[in-house]
Amino acid sequence: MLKEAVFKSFDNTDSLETQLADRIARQLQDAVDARGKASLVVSGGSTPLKLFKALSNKAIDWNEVFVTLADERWVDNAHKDSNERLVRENLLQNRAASAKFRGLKNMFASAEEGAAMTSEHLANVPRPFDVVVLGMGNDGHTCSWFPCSDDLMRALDSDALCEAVTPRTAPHERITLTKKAILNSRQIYLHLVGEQKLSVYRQALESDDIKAMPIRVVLGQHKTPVDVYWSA
Ligand SMILES: O=C(O)[C@H](O)[C@@H](O)[C@H](O)[C@H](O)COP(=O)(O)O
Repeated sequence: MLKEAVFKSFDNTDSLETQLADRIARQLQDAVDARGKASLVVSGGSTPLKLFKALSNKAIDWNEVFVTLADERWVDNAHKDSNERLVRENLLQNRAASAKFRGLKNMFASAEEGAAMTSEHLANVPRPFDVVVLGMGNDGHTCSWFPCSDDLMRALDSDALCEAVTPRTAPHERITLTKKAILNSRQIYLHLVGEQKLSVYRQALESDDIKAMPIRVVLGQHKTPVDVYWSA
């Protein structure tokens, strides 16, 4: 049984997004005030869309904030499944338009070939990351750490910032931040919406088998604070 993380429960997504956006904005501005710059790692998927919009209107020094992704599908940036497209269209808008975005996809034909260049491209993003926002799939994946995928352990054991992975259970070759990169953060948020995600989260707490549910890598460690924000 894993120790339960800080768990914040909301009646609706609007109040979750309002509070989480406030908290993230405050942490980013505090980081800029303390160190001159800040870093924010966000996830793709459908859950964070309204959070992105709320954050984009926050009055902070966005021009000192580096934004990158927890993972990316190796598709063209205009593709409907591109996380970069999602972030450009929803987060890097309004006041956040001046943030320094570092995408994970580059011109190489495959993530396998492009991963080393992506790691270099991320080198000047401030670390430890100030804020990381993760999602979770109903199979217990986070980032592109998919259960039982052939290259899961590479993403979890690597010393690099990112690794290429080819999920068997989801479309597209992907690039993902590694365990080492994600856990080198000041604050991780796990953003979950709906009853199904809640029951997957509870199931994740019941064992420490990371291959079956890689989200346990994040939930089962004590180095980096993890706050779960859940709404019905
Ligand atoms: O690009 C991705 O697919 C992600 O970064 C992934 O880890 C996501 O956070 C979960 O799959 C949850 O996705 P939903 O928010 O769509 O449920």
